[in-house]
Amino acid sequence: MNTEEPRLGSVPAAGEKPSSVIVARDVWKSFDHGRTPVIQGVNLEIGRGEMVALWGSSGSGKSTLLHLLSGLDRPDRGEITILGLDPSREETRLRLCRRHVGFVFQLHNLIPDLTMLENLRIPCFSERRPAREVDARARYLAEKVGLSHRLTSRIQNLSGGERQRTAICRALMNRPEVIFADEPTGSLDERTADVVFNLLLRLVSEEGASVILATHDQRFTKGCHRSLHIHQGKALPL
Ligand SMILES: Nc1ncnc2c1ncn2[C@@H]1O[C@H](COP(=O)(O)OP(=O)(O)OP(=O)(O)O)[C@@H](O)[C@H]1O
Repeated sequence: MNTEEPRLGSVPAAGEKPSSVIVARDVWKSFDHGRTPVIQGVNLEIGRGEMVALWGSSGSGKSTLLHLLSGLDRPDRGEITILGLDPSREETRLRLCRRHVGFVFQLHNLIPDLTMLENLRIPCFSERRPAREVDARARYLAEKVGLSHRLTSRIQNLSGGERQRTAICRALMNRPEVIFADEPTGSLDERTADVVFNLLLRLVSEEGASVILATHDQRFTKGCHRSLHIHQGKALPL
């Protein structure tokens, strides 16, 4: 049974949605007071519903760029907009993170002592959504990833692949427009990684969200609409 609720409010609050969900203009980032230049003049646009891989070797700056594009970190220079909004403003960033942006990390960042269902409820706390609606969404997503039977299991009792599938569900709980995934299958064996990766793409595509995926594994760039090679501080078409 489809227990889906209608999509949450759109961004910007008034007027049309921008056609690009992410825009980066001449973005620069270095660490150690400029001694470690990592991102050097990146320009890119990610369209609505587009799946884009950031591919590059270890240390090339994939995570750094992902953090900048998601508003988790700020560039030294340049402009980034998410859904037409400026994430450098704290209030905007929080609003984006709460409702419009979802994250899937390599180490899933779930709370091991809580059940799958309890973990899925967490992103919805600040939204004050009715508990029944939140649980319906959790059940819907759990079913989509084949984990309905695991909703009341503690995370610590789930396998690596089940945990990562739970992390995907959690990222989608608030029906975000954009998902940022940082090596989401990095901790899994090859076969499980394939299953989880395909599930991520299928589910996100069904939801109509965009995905920006950081990966060092070129196998996973093939499932995306487009790939950018992160190399020497630039993001160039692969
Ligand atoms: N907070 C930080 N302080 C100092 N240096 C950093 C910081 N974050 C990242 N770096 C450096 O920036 C470079 C890029 O790191 P980043 O994590 O973005 O690479 P990556 O492509 O995601 O690598 P991996 O595939 O190994 O995760 C590395 O040389 C890293 O050491």
